Amino acid sequence: MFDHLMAPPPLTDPHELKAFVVDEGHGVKGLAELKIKSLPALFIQPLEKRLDMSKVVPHESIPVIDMSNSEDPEVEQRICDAAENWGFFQIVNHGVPASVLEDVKEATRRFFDLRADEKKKYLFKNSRTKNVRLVTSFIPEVDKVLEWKDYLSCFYSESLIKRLLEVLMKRLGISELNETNEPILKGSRRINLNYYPVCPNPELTVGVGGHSDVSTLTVLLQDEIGGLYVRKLHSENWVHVPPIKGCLTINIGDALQIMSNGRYKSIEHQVVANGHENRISVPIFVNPRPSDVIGPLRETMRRGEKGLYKQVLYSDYVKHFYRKSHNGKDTIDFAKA
Ligand SMILES: O=C(O)CCC(=O)C(=O)O
Ligand SMILES: [Fe+2]
Repeated sequence: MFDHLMAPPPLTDPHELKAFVVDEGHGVKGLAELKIKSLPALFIQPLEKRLDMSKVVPHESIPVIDMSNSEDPEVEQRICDAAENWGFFQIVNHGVPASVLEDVKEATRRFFDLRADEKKKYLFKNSRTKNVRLVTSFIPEVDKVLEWKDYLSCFYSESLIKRLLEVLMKRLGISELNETNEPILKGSRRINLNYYPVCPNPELTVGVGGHSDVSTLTVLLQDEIGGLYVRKLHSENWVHVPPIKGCLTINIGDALQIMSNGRYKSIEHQVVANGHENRISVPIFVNPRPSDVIGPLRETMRRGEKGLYKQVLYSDYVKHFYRKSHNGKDTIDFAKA
């Protein structure tokens, strides 16, 4: 909540506004709570960065897979088909208790409900452990126009992730996770707590601009509000990922697209801003370790298949992602052979 003993923030000067939002712990949540009537120019995205609603295909949706019997070859087949054809799917009966998922969402709300001077302690410049950081937009130092989102990012750690990777590897001809391939697939994990406050002009901005994740896999928990859109493979159209109670959304990231030599798809996705409700989401990014060199896995190359990607140091790949604002699917060009 904005402390009324303090002077109100200047909404007209973009530098002071950015300082209020980005550097003082208020975030876009603090700005939204001032009940501003219109969106400051700092957040107004060029048309091509906003979601074109005429491109949303409302009758389509990503697969929902019941994991209650994850050993069933039919379930395995659905997971791999979804990874090849959609790059995105939701899972139910995944074994993570609903109460745990509710607790995570509640903890996210509690964190963002802290006062700005408390949250400020988690800004990168103040954070005692550099493993935790509070950020507004994506990379506020680089983004010319800010995205309408605050997030707390923490490195973390999962039998569910291991099982999904085992299934996906099997189709690529890798029969087991071992000491060599397991750390490359899932050696480092990061969890983000995302907060998207009510926005005065949601149609003028984005919560998260179009991008693909740099992860191997992402496991996403979202609340009941909705707003995540996924690009349909080989198309200009977008599909909404509806919130389903108890569901986790899984998506393939660039690292797995590269390691599977393009067989599994890291799909572009974006989040719209919302004019009526606050939204939270909690993605866990399962990643290679920064020191890993990734490229198409030998076993994944079918006979005579050409490698579409070169070997890249994963930390270089991630650095490349964080050097620029969200810009669709172009990060992966960095690894093209
Ligand atoms: O909020 C969401 O639903 C997705 C967020 C996202 O795509 C990301 O943090 O990479
Ligand atoms: Fe993402």
